[in-house]
Amino acid sequence: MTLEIRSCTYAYRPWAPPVLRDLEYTLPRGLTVLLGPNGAGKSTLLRLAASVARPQKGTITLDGTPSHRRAYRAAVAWLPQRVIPMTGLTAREQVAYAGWLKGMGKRAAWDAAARALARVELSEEAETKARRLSGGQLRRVGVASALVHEARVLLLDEPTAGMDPHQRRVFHDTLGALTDDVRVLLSTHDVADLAAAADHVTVLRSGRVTFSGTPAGFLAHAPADSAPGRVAEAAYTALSEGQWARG
Ligand SMILES: Nc1ncnc2c1ncn2[C@@H]1O[C@H](COP(=O)(O)OP(=O)(O)OP(=O)(O)O)[C@@H](O)[C@H]1O
Repeated sequence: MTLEIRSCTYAYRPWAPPVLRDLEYTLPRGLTVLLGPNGAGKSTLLRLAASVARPQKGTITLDGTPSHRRAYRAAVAWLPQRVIPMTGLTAREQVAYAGWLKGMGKRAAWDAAARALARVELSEEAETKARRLSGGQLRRVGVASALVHEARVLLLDEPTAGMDPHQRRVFHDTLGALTDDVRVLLSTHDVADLAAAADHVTVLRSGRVTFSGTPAGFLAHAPADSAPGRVAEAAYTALSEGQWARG
């Protein structure tokens, strides 16, 4: 299974400069961590790959199926940067609704929602109204919504933002338990935490991919005199602010 972004250009307004310009990217196998400074275009890239926005130019395909097709949308799951609690719905109803939107039957979505909430340790809050949940709990409802229909590609926008350390561990375990054929693209600012656990690291700056490779290749960009324990951060700084900066 291959998610390919070919020569994609995207601007939020016709008169605004493109956030992504002629982007070429193939999502690698396993877990890819997407790094980059604020405004680099990470959320935009995830929104395009999730088919919630369409590029003005270029193509996005999954095994050749274009991103505007129903089959493409059914195969990918997206966790937005901001999870909106749906008025009147409980946590379980919100997750089940996400499954239904992806084409699951009502009964299957309802059952899958309970399992997805259990994976993020929210079973006890399943019947709580989503708008009464804390920020971190709502984030976990978002993760459950992304997991509910067993997508083949997970696009996760800062999934651990606002989670406490225990919940971050639960989340990482959940990712670790995914089957090998699921590809995950996960944006984060948590450089040290995730760069080491990932199969791949991609760094975006000003809408351009400045690095895409293994964690070892990523860490090799850190200056030799980097303080132990800060190597990932130093590598990130070199790749996002250093010689790659667009003039
Ligand atoms: N809805 C929008 N309308 C207009 N411009 C937008 C919109 N969303 C994002 N942008 C602009 O697009 C650029 C890329 O934003 P994006 O959110 O993709 O970056 P990011 O790498 O995810 O940043 P962050 O790390 O802060 O979440 C920024 O310049 C931002 O101001």
